[in-house]
Amino acid sequence: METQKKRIIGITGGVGAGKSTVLALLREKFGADVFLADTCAHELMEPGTRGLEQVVQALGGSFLAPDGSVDKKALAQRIFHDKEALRTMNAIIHPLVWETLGKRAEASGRSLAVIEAAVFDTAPDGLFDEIWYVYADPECRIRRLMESRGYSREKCERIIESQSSEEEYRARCSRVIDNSGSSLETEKQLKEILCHEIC
Ligand SMILES: CC(C)(COP(=O)(O)OP(=O)(O)OC[C@H]1O[C@@H](n2cnc3c(N)ncnc32)[C@H](O)[C@@H]1O)[C@@H](O)C(=O)NCCC(=O)NCCS
Ligand SMILES: Nc1ncnc2c1ncn2[C@@H]1O[C@H](COP(=O)(O)OP(=O)(O)OP(=O)(O)O)[C@@H](O)[C@H]1O
Repeated sequence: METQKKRIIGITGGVGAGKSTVLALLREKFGADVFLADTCAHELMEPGTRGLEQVVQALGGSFLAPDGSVDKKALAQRIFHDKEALRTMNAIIHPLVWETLGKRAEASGRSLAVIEAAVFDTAPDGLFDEIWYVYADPECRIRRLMESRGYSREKCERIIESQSSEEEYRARCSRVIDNSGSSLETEKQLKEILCHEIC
């Protein structure tokens, strides 16, 4: 029996665009093995790691909790208000994230491995077969985030402002998944791609 070629797909998009929703569909309906860059970045910034030591050397320790772990709220406050700090942290942590997740995806026993990340600028060429951009129009994202996570409009706008622009995402990605409609409509797009376009 012919074994299916392994595909590694990157998934990205702005805050609240629906990346987690798309990942859940890929896992549940299409059998994908899913890896999260943010979770991996947290592992690489646990107390005592070289990653955290380097980030603290570069940015200071204002976002550390008394026990030495990262206080996520304080880190978000820092990096989403200061683009230079965000770039510095990304430049330290992201290469380690790609190395770690690249190995995990290659080792996956599934034919479809999906890596979700906020940014792919630092990703090495050749790691991904394709990178997909999950899109939903900004007002739809803000409404969903306010309703589901209790974010304020100001918080949504500040995070959106700190992230890549629509044009940058589209330029980096080979496909767009439009998640402005129902999740069923999103699932249909995934099915079309996975069952008819790149099978
Ligand atoms: C900043 C943190 C504490 C915010 O956590 P919080 O739970 O409040 O929000 P959440 O994780 O949902 O992030 C909000 C939005 O910001 C995006 N985001 C997170 N980190 C980054 C980053 N380094 N660069 C750009 N966007 C980012 C997320 O994708 C999401 O769209 C957390 O995201 C974090 O620890 N980020 C640093 C690690 C990292 O680089 N992760 C992304 C790997 S690609
Ligand atoms: N097609 C959809 N229809 C209705 N609600 C949706 C749809 N897609 C996502 N949502 C809701 O919008 C919110 C944001 O979606 P989701 O968490 O998937 O975004 P995300 O891109 O993963 O966010 P983040 O960037 O913060 O990680 C969630 O509450 C989710 O349930």
